[in-house]
Amino acid sequence: MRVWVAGFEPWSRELAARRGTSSSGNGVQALLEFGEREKWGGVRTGEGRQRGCWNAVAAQRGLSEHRWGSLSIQNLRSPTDTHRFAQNFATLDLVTKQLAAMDASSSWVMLAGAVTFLAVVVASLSMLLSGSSGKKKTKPLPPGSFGVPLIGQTLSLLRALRANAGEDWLRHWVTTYGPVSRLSFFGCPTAILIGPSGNKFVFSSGAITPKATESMARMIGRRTIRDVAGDEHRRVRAMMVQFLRPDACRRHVAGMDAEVRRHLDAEWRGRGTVAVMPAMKDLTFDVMCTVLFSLGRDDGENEAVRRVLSAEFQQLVKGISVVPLNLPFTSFNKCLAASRRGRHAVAGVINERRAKLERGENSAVNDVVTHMIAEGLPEEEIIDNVMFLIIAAHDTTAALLTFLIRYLEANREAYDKVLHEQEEVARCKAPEEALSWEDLSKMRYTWAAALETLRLVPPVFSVLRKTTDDIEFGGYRIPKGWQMIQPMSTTQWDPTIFPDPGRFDPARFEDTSAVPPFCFIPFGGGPRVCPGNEFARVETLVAVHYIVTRYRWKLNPGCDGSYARFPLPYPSQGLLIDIEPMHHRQALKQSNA
Ligand code: HEM
Repeated sequence: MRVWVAGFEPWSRELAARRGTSSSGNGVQALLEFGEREKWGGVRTGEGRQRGCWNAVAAQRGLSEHRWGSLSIQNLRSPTDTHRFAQNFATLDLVTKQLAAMDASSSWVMLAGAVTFLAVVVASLSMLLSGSSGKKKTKPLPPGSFGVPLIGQTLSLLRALRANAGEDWLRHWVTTYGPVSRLSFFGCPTAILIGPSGNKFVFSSGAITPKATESMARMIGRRTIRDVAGDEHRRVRAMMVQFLRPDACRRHVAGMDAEVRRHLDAEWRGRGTVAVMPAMKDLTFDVMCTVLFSLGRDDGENEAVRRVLSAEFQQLVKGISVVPLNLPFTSFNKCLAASRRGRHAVAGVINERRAKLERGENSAVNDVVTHMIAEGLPEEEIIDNVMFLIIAAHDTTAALLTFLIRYLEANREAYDKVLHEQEEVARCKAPEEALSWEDLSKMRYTWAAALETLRLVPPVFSVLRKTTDDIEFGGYRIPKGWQMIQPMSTTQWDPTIFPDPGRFDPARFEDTSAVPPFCFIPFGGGPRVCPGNEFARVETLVAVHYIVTRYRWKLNPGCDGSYARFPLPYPSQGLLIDIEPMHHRQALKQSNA
């Protein structure tokens, strides 16, 4: 029997050899590209998925593009396989064109597959329309539209996000379809839930679990904390929380303080203009390396690892929400290459830590990597989780710091209050004395300003989840296997919750207990709520203390202060500010007097 296997991918040849099939090089290669690690997952656990591919290919040859598009949301073999597979449909679309050139003489195998596939599809379609799993389903699907087959609303929403019009796009969508609606995003049927009750439902339902975009999963891995559930999730989360909970953060203050000072001395001192976002990314990256991974600065090897990781993650992060099209010269292809190099560097750190642990030169309490090794987490899982932590821990806080600097520049009253609060703290310190945990507790207004920034520009646009069972919400049925998104800013900009929502007003958060539940969700919620929120708070306060007490700043005239999402918010030109050292101003004041 002949099966279509891409000839030029070594792993495809391997797969072909295992199956005793011949290999024929053609465009299916792109279809099969699940990424370097995925190949082994595919061989070991994903036979159904691979078969799904063949069947799909066969079916494809007998169906029109439109039909194909509508099939993309149906089950192939199992919901999990289909879901992952569906992420590759954009790739399939390209492959479609090449399929036309395939050898028609051996298509009987494909046609047989097509018949099987069609039967599955017809069954799935009728299940989708009438209610799956044989259960009685009375509720309708949410209102909305799946848009153009395959593409759905993916391109239009991504385009809007990149033009900083994502919120408007969503507002329009919600006005049209209401707080519970459906669309198609990255080839998957997706329910959008807006508002506090939707947020509460998503955070508390046992039938909803996190999901990564296909591009994220292929770059970061499929065995992260986000991919595990139940006891396994609690176990991995506990390993991270060990280094993120308040008593741990208390120990991190001195390390963060040293990194912030070092950063300002190296990157800000003597400069007239600074690009804030790149600078804040460097800063939060360094804080994370020092505090969480113990990649100290006193060791040349550690310094080299830092540089590799920093460079690779700058590239990798660009691929989080792109269409996972792995063809030469696509941006996703570059991101995958960066991911491979990043993983290699992390694997090196794991080896070094494991050796030290065995020699008794390191202890599990030292850093999160050694802790995971000591807890017996398999190496691939450690790599995936470290990759995830790097993404989760540094770009988010960098976005918060960047936009806080922006809002303080534009809001004189808030700026004066923050400056006053920070100068009060500085007044009680010796010139080179590091901040303490107690100092941070005096920075209440500064943290309120940070929370207001998170309300206006949440770094994470939406938490992505999927249903693990059929669920009902707001009078609608959301079938098993659907994606769910809950864009944060739609709730956080709701004028009935936050009057005059576009105004920067830290007073809204001076008493956080006054904020109604599930209305302010920049850190997510429920059992998956961000465990790094205290870490982010401490890091933000330490950084703002030194920035505010050492520099004054204003937006560079060449910078308009706008921003776009990729998917994290990124200001145009990285937010260029002109800076002036505080002591310089004070000296000027004195000489003027
Ligand atoms: C301003 C900074 C940050 C923001 C806005 C943020 C936001 C988020 C959000 C929205 C989630 C998903 C929550 C959910 O699914 O309900 C999340 C998860 C997570 N974040 Fe953060 N985060 C920030 C900083 C950090 C930091 C500094 C760390 C680590 C040092 C971190 C580690 C994590 C981890 C490990 C998860 C996964 C939790 C799980 O699935 O159990 N985050 N974060």
